[in-house]
Amino acid sequence: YAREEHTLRELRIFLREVCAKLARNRLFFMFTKPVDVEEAPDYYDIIEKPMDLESMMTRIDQHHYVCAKDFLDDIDLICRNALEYNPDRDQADKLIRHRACFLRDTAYALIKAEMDTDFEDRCQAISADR
Ligand SMILES: O=C(C1CCC1)N1C[C@@H]2C[C@H]3C[C@@H](O)[C@@H](O)[C@]2(C1)O3
Repeated sequence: YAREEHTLRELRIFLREVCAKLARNRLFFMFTKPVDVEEAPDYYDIIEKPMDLESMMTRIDQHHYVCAKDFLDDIDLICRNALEYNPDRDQADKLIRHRACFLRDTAYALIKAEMDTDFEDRCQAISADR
């Protein structure tokens, strides 16, 4: 229905703003683009479902996300991938893991602060209906 399409258009506008805000934060630079296989040759053997913020921006435009929970599932994926590929006790891995958790917590906090729960409920109802 037109009403549902209007709701989903509003969701996409909101998610683009959240995604852009995260990608602008210099603390999250390491999550903005796919991992460079030249830098980490085994990355795509170890990580089954790579994800990054630029790819998420593309997925918004492809109408991949029908509710904020779908978007946060991909944020969780970015975080999980980082924790799995960078598990060591050295400072570099520890920094990556800390930033990954900070990205996840920041995304959840942004959406909780900026999104009406009834709007998300309406989006999830559309999602269930499709
Ligand atoms: O996991 C990641 C990104 C950080 C969060 C996503 N990478 C895997 C490589 C290991 C480590 C050092 C560099 O080799 C650099 O290429 C990466 C990128 O960081």
